[in-house]
Amino acid sequence: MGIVEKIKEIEEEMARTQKNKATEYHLGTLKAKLAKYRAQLLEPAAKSGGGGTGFDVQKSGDARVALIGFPSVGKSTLLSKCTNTQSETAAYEFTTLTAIPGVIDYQGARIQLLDLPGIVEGASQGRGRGRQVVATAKTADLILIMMDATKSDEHRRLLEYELDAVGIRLNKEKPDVVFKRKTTGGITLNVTVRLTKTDEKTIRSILQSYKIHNCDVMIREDITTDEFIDVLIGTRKYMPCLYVYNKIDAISMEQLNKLARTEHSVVISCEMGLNLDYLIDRIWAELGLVKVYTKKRGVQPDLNDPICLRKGATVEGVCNGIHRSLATNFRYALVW
Ligand SMILES: Nc1nc2c(ncn2[C@@H]2O[C@H](COP(=O)(O)OP(=O)(O)OP(=O)(O)O)[C@@H](O)[C@H]2O)c(=O)[nH]1
Ligand SMILES: [K+]
Ligand SMILES: [Mg+2]
Repeated sequence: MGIVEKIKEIEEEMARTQKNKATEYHLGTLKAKLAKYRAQLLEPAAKSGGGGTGFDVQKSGDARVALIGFPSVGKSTLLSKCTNTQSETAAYEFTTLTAIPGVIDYQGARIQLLDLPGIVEGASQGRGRGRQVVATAKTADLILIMMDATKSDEHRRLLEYELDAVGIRLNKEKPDVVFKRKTTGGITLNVTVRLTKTDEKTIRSILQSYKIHNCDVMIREDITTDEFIDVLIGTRKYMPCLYVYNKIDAISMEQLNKLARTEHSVVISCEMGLNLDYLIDRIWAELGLVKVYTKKRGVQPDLNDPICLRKGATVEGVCNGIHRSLATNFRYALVW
């Protein structure tokens, strides 16, 4: 039996199993198994073929934003409208077959926008170019999940599932859990809060199924079993995401109102050029970049030429942004 079939079997068993106190332990073990198989599936050398590497596009600019969505939702139209790059657009599905980078110029900052092929259900298991698409998404600083506002919102759940399957956690913080492997001493489990969604027995059984017999675990948050497995696997990526609903020119005001009010969402029409500036403002805000200007003594700074850094950046980071030898010879900075 191949990995994909094994995964399917476990998922079916999980669906059959009622969720209650008595089955919590059993479900926990199934989840641990599932996570292991999924990890295998993503190994570049996985026998099922495909490989876990993304498209080979050079990162450039101050941040990378990836466009993920079903075919023909308007990803390429957005790229062509917001950047100087033209990506082929058409009414038929799978027009785009590779990654096409463009640059959004935002008040001197350069944001790389990546147009990607459309993905379909089963993408994470290698359908279409899905695996390559989601692997590329992992290299971004922000994900835009693009939706066709005229189509079912069910697509959103399917896309979330595909990203989740490759270890991308959207709009979530890393769980507050410290996990340290040791060579001896057994398992020390410290829980500083009351666990309502999992329990110590389940946690221990998961450690056992991963053959971890010596470690320190400190849990400081009311986590779920899944979140604990995420910590163990350690390769999870916690990424910000905006849900972009396109083609609002073709829906009613009532529908528009509803979509615009959902969390992390932006409504646009690429074709009519509606709300695109607002989308770029939101992208900027989600990326949490800060602009730093350098200035010579007695001269005004050049406000068209910022150095862009992540929020929380240090003076050392600024130095490294200018030249790699600057920090070593650095003496002091005046910061406004
Ligand atoms: N009504 C309407 N149609 C749009 C809008 N934006 C794009 N379209 C149309 O949607 C179709 C698909 O657009 P594309 O940009 O090729 O979509 P895509 O997501 O890149 O598609 P694939 O590359 O095939 O995955 C085209 O016929 C566009 O003209 C919009 O805002 N409103
Ligand atoms: K298309
Ligand atoms: Mg396209």
